[in-house]
Amino acid sequence: MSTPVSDEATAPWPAPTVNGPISATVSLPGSKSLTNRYLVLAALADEPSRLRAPLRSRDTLLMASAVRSLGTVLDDATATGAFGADWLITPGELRGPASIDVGLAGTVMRFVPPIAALANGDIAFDGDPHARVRPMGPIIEALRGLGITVDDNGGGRLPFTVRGTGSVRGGTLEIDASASSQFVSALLLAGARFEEGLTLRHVGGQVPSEPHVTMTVEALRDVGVVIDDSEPDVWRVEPGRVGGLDVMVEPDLSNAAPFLAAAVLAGGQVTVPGWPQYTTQAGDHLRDLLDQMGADVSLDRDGLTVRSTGELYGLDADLRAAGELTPTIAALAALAETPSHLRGIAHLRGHETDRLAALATELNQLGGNVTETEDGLIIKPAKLHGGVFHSYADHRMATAGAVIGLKVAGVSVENIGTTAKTLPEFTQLWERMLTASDGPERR
Ligand SMILES: O=C(O)C1=C[C@@H](OP(=O)(O)O)[C@@H](O)[C@H](O)C1
Ligand SMILES: C=C(OP(=O)(O)O)C(=O)O
Repeated sequence: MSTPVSDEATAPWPAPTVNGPISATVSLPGSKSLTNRYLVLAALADEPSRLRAPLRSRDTLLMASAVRSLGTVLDDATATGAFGADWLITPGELRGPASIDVGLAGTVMRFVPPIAALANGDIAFDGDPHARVRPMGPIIEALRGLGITVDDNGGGRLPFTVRGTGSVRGGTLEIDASASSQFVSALLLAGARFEEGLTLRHVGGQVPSEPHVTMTVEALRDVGVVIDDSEPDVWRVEPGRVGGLDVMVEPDLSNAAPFLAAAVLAGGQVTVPGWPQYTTQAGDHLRDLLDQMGADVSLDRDGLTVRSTGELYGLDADLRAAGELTPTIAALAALAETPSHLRGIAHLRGHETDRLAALATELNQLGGNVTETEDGLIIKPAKLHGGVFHSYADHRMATAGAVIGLKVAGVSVENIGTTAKTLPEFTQLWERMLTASDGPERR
């Protein structure tokens, strides 16, 4: 695999180890996936929206900039709440020309081009070096199928320019979304604004991250869009108005993964308040996964609490639906007493980095016994030692390194700052969780 992307300006972050049980409550900021869907819908709406407790991180600030450059007004300085100011969003006529920096955000690079097709003018897209290798072809081809010109120099990837004409006819499209659920979400989010709406049919291997598609469908229904998802792999979006939103963003449950893993490794317990009783977030799969690995998991009015039972088992799990949890689960599996097989996650090769290769490389460099398969990882128990854990500019690789560092002395994480993609406060929350451990165990 390619050389890790390193942040030479910053020394690797010495990951703190933990020697005794912890007992902490960790309040997490809003969900990236929900914040960015709400921003897109607010830009497509015909009335203002209010987002309460939105996530402010690199991915969501890039989305905010993207919709602003297409004509949306976003006021960041109104009414304060527990997680800072609300976002008041007033949609405007979608317009170009504009240049959009997608960073390394899958949601920005996939969700914004269909909106750009509705704008009048040329909209140029580019992003981080690694963004240029993430799969984009199905979105570019879908826009062409809708009659929109996209200049990509034949590459099927970033950078490219969408030549918006101010309207999209819509109709029926077939796409292969086996590499990312975001291709489906992207087209559905804009579909009601197409003159004929959109009938989207997926053809190809299974669509990954199914909860994220459900999240898109439910968010669309929340703003009054009529969408039929009754037939597997087919979605029909009726043309029509997109209403405004006034919504509290749920905490980011995928970002809870390393903190809950810390409870399992350290002994003791971690509570994440505000964990919804019902959610479309893939992070909710943590409840089942951590239970399978031997933790005691309970959801009540205080939130989700994960308690260590002193055992940590490996697991055989299909993670296709919740692939973004893989780095944390793999880190736990590398420290478990029995082997693990993580399956159904070939699409992780198109994430922030090739996560299967990156996890195998980094865990093995610390003495692990990890083998890549075509669609996953086999992780066998091994005694790990210290060293530098490279992040490959991937926020979830960085937090996986922090998880390993809890139990393995001498681990440092290269480019911990990359956690800013979805959780700029990661190191502060992590250190606070570990110092809270001195207190008495909460019952
Ligand atoms: O729509 C979304 O918000 C997301 C969908 C998933 O993408 P893939 O289907 O590409 O895995 C997920 O992994 C990503 O973190 C967020
Ligand atoms: C895959 C992820 O992000 P993105 O939205 O950039 O695809 C992720 O956050 O794990």
